[in-house]
Amino acid sequence: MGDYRFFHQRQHRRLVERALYLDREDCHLRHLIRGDRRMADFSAAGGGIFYDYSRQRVDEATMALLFELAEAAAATDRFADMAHGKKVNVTENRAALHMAARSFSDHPVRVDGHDIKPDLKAVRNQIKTFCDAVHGGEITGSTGRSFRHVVVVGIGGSYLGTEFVARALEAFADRDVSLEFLSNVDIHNFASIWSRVDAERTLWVVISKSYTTAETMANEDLIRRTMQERRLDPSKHLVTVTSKGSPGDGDAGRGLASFHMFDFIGGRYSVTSAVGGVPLGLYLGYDRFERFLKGAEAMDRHALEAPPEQNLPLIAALLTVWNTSFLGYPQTAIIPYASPLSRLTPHVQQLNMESNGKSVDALGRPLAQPAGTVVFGEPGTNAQHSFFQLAHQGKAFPIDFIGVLNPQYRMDEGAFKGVGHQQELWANLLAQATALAMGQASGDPARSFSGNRPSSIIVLENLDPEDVGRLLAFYEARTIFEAFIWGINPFDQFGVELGKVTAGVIRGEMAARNQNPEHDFDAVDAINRRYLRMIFSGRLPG
Ligand SMILES: O=P(O)(O)OC[C@H]1O[C@H](O)[C@H](O)[C@@H](O)[C@@H]1O
Repeated sequence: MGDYRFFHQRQHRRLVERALYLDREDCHLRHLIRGDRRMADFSAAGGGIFYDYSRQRVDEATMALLFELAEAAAATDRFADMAHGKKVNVTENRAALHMAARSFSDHPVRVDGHDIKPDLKAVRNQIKTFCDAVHGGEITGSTGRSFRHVVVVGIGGSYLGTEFVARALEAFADRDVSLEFLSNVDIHNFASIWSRVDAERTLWVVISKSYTTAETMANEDLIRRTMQERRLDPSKHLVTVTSKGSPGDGDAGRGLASFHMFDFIGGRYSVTSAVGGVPLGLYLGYDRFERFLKGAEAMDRHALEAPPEQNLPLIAALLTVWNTSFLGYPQTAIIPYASPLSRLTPHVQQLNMESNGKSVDALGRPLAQPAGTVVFGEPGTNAQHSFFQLAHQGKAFPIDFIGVLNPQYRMDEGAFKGVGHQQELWANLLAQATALAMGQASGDPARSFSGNRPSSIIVLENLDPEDVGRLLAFYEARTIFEAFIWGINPFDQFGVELGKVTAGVIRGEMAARNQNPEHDFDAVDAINRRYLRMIFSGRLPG
């Protein structure tokens, strides 16, 4: 194993000095972005995406230092190690091979001597055959009627990526199949879906790598009971996507089929595996799912092969580290000017924050400061009319703007104020990035804008299945590069465990009270005891 030290001392010291230097008034963005070459020098294209970072608070010397940092951290070597099956998830002794799930080459990738590529291909073929049979009406529900509704039952990585892609590609959903997501254990989630679907024509796709996740198990149980009450055989209305050997594996009476996901693909990196494949294949058609995979594969190749100075996810990762650890911005926003991308941010929230929200390096040594950044966002222009006041005049945060050149729908937009809708959208995107960077002086303090607020623009040519795959793989690779530069392991998530264990104690107290009305919640602290009394009485105290 290599050296996972957080921030190689020499680069670290020089970057701290550089950050102080860039705080000077003559390094304000309004000066940095002056000049015809700024955009040419601070942008790159690759993997089918254009990435413009000309409005980030960097100059050439800073970028040179950042590339040195990436080299000192051996970020690209570690990325290649990951692609070749090395067990980069050091705390769990696992490989991280989500990229193999969308690799169409015959090049073998071995884990413990076993080539995993044929296993992944076999699952893709199984998905294709199943989707074709559902669309062709050969596989039906228990009353013989074809499926019209697909409901994903899963949470976290077994849900968010698929929801992002499904919403992004809704314009392509022509298979007469609706797609819903039952993630939360909140009864409102189930009840509202149940009220919308025709149970006889509904296929539940239960997705859980572990098949022990409390929310998913509770929902699966509720589905089985509710379907039985409707005199429908649940096993004819359900498939599972899960790990080999999990409690949900095998079609032994549990459902129509089981599709495997593998322990070398983490939940938040799993949308290009069967996790996304089964629901997206049913919703969009398998061919479109494969186009999405090919877009992701193109970005993977770019991330693996492009030199650092041209490597989009690596540059973006260096800018995250720069903004977070040197300029001190604790948050970052993602603002897509394309409403089909409205669920990108929730997906990247899990992908990035669950991967990189860490306080120790990959060898367990405390970091000088916690890693990770708070990700939030909404589509533009909606975001402008909600929280952009703070972006312009409150606490500054870096922004990824995302623009699409050709929208999914072509229609006569007319010309309101001389422009069509798509042009109006772009006018707003460009205006926001400009205003945030430049600012504006005013004699009235309430009306003055300090500017110097960094942003990048990611441009997609279209919003086809391939483009969505590219964007997904860009954010995955960026997240992993960030982690390798910070020296952390992005593939474990022990931070989510304590809450689950604590919920188990509280659940136990509730179950005890359900059994025995005299039980008074002795196993919990005084605050939680008061809440439990409130919940069981249904009344506010006092
Ligand atoms: O797929 P599952 O085993 O049901 O896990 C679902 C999710 O739950 C956990 O709490 C993890 O934090 C996530 O990384 C995971 O994606």
